[in-house]
Amino acid sequence: MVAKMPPRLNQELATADQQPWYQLRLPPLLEKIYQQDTAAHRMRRYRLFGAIGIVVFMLYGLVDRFYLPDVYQRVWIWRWLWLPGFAALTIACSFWRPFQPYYEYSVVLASTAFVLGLTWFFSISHMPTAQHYYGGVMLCLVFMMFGLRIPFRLACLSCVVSLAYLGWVLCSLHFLDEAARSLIFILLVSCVLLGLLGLFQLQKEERRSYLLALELQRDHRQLQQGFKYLQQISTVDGLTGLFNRRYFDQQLHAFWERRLQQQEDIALLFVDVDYFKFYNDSQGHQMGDETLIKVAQVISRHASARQGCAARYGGEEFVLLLRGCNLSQTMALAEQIRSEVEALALPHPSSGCSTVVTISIGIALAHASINQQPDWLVSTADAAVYQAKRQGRNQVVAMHSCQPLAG
Ligand SMILES: Nc1nc2c(ncn2[C@@H]2O[C@H](COP(=O)(O)OP(=O)(O)OP(=O)(O)O)[C@@H](O)[C@H]2O)c(=O)[nH]1
Repeated sequence: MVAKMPPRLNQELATADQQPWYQLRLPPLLEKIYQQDTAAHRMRRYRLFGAIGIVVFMLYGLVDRFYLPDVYQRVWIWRWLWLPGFAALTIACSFWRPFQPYYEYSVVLASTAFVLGLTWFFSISHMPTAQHYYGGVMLCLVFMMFGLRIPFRLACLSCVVSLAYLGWVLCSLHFLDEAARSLIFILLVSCVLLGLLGLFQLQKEERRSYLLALELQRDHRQLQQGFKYLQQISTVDGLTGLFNRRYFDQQLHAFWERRLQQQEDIALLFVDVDYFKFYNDSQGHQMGDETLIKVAQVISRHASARQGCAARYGGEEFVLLLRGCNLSQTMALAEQIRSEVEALALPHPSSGCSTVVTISIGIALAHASINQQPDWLVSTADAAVYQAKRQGRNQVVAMHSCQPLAG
């Protein structure tokens, strides 16, 4: 099966259903892929059925002396050596890579040789018992079509050649009257026609199943992509690319649970852009968006480095959830984020605390032993950022139960 479906293949897949009933081959690219994908399977079938066919053919040699008493000494070498040898050689060659592209032709050649060989056996006999060999010919033809399942076009060619030779042989058999000859010939023609019809149906069905499998694979891939997209838009903020509030809430609970199990501290940084309303008013909303993206990039970088979870909490507010950090490490990180945003030097002429865009950060730290709900972390970090704003903005404040912590 194809790993990724090229657009042309997709188009051909859509039109393949509308092919006329008598057309066996699929559209070009589909047919090529079908042949490639089924080559190994067909090769295995030819080998297995070929080996079984050889054994059965040789087995019938045991009755040659009863039905072809006048010529069985002439035919045994063909029955036991040349024809089986040729077929066995064909099977052996299938393991030789350079020969593999032509392997199908050699299978057809070998199976046709069996039909022609059998016909020749009873053509050289003068015994009326030889007429029973037409049954063997029919068996060979059926085996070729339903056992080996050779390609339909090659099967047609092989049948035409076989029927022509059979017709010629039947006409020259002295021990058969016209009625018997006609009956045998009609039986063989019917066997060929019904066999070819069945073979056509079989190969059509094989292609149809393959198409269905391809369609299923395509639909499955589309569903997976759709699911991935839905998953993404339900967890990621469209503007900044950070996680959204919903995802953050889930992660907060997950971090909280793990904190209890692994007895590790967790910290929450609440980041708020200073005087952002004024920034929007003076620089415009579009610039406001770009600034939010740049601030988010700074936070995201630090989140990735510490395997934290960074999210956009709302408007111009961001959160960064960290685990395994103590207070001084968290304060240092928050200070680094604050100074990196300041260093972006994004002009903010209407800011009340600086000439560039700045942020205020509130920190809440939950010790592994704390007996609170996860929301406590958010409300405490929120209170800390409020404190930072009151103290003049563009700074970091850490809090615990509404009391600023010593850094
Ligand atoms: N450009 C842009 N602006 C947004 C977006 N989301 C929210 N805002 C704006 O962010 C501003 C937030 O204003 P406030 O809540 O008053 O906060 P502030 O002006 O930063 O004041 P302080 O937080 O006290 O410094 C509002 O003007 C919102 O319109 C957004 O996605 N893009």
